[in-house]
Amino acid sequence: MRLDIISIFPEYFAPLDVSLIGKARERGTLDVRVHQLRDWTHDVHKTVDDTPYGGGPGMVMKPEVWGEAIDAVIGDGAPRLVVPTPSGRPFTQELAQELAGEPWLLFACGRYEGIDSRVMAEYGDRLRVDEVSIGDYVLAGGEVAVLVMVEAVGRLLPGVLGNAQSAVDDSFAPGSMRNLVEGPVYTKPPVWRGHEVPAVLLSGHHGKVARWRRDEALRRTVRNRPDLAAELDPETLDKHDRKL
Ligand SMILES: COC(=O)COc1cccc(COC(=O)c2cn[nH]c2)c1
Repeated sequence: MRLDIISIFPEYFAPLDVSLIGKARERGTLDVRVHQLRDWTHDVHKTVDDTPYGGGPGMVMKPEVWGEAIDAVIGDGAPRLVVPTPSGRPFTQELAQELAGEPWLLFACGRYEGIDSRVMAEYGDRLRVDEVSIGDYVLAGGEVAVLVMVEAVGRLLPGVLGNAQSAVDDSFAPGSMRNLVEGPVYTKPPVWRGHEVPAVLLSGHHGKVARWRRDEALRRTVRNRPDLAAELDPETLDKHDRKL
């Protein structure tokens, strides 16, 4: 997968040189290219923003600079354009899976009050454009949101996660974990400061372990995420609920 990021703070993406993503880049699974938006300005101050039409506080990012930057980065290619914004569609594990299937992603990091909307309109008929929110809060810019999405997507790419199985068991993963969060996890020692690991996990009985894990996932989902629990089909909920 090729991954381009355009930002006025390219240094935000230094973390992509380490850990899972760093290794994927070394292996060539991921080709990450970070671009400084100001490289496409033509004034001495490298201006990327201006006052908003219609008045109001803050500044808006200029369409000309973004247009030149995106044109330069994509050439005659057609990556999927992802723009983090508080007003976007929710970023979910499902969307992460979808993006992990794309050959080329281009992330545009907005700052200030946002990017002039004509930029998204301009590329809308040529590229798939997704305005995406990572949560209902406002950041100073899109960079941190891109780090979140790149990590969520990158770990789903083949060969990036040590054990492909763990992606299947992820919270929210499609299939058996859909609308469920994961339950508690344990490792050695069997007793720590008087806290014992649940006996079923030491039983070696895989069927019972699987059942216990599902019950715990459901218990935690009902407790922490009633919004997701409401989506569970009643049959699943009912079967487990009697134990909660
Ligand atoms: C069309 O999109 C834009 O103009 C994007 O502009 C901005 C402006 C300010 C901040 C951000 C960063 O995104 C978030 O704050 C965000 C994303 N998810 N949850 C919070 C982006």
